[in-house]
Amino acid sequence: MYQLTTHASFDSAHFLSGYEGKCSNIHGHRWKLEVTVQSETLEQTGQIRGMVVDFGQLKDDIKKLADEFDHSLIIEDGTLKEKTVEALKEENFKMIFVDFRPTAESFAKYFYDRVKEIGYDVKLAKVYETPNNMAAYGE
Ligand SMILES: Nc1nc2c(c(=O)[nH]1)N=C([C@H](O)[C@H](O)COP(=O)(O)OP(=O)(O)OP(=O)(O)O)CN2
Repeated sequence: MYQLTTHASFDSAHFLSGYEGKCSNIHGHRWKLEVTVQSETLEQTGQIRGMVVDFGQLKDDIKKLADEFDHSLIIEDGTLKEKTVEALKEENFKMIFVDFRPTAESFAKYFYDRVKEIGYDVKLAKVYETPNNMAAYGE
C-alpha cells in the first residue's frame, strides 16, 4: 500500500464547555492537521504517472480545510448564551459552530470525514492541539 502524508496548520481559539480546568476558558492553539492517504496503485499515465496523487493537489486540499478554521473562534453548538453569540456577531468575530465538543479527538474524526468526502482513501487524520499533544482517527 502506498501512503502519502501532508500537513497544514491553523490558528484558532476554542474552549471546552463543561470542562473543569483551564481549558474551559477561551484559549488559542496553533492546530496542526496531518493527513495520510493511501492507494494500492499508482497513476499509469500523464502528469501524475508514478504518483498516488500530486503532493501539490493533496497539500492544497488539506490547506483549504485548515484555512476554513484559521483565525476563528470555534464554538460547540448550544454552549454559549444566545446574547453572548449575538454580541460576538455584532463585533464581526469569525465564529465557527461545530456539533461536537472541539477536542483534538473530535477534530481528528471531523477532518478524517472531510478528507474522505473529497474522495481520498484516508488512512489517518492526526490533529496536534499543541506540539506535545496529538489525537488521531483512522478506520
Ligand atoms: N484527550 C484530550 N485531552 C484534552 C484536550 C483534548 O482535546 N483531548 N484538550 C484540552 C484543552 O483544550 C487544553 O488546551 C490542552 O491541554 P494541555 O495539554 O494541558 O495544554 P497546554 O497548553 O498546557 O499544552 P502543553 O503541550 O502541555 O504545553 C485538555 N485536555
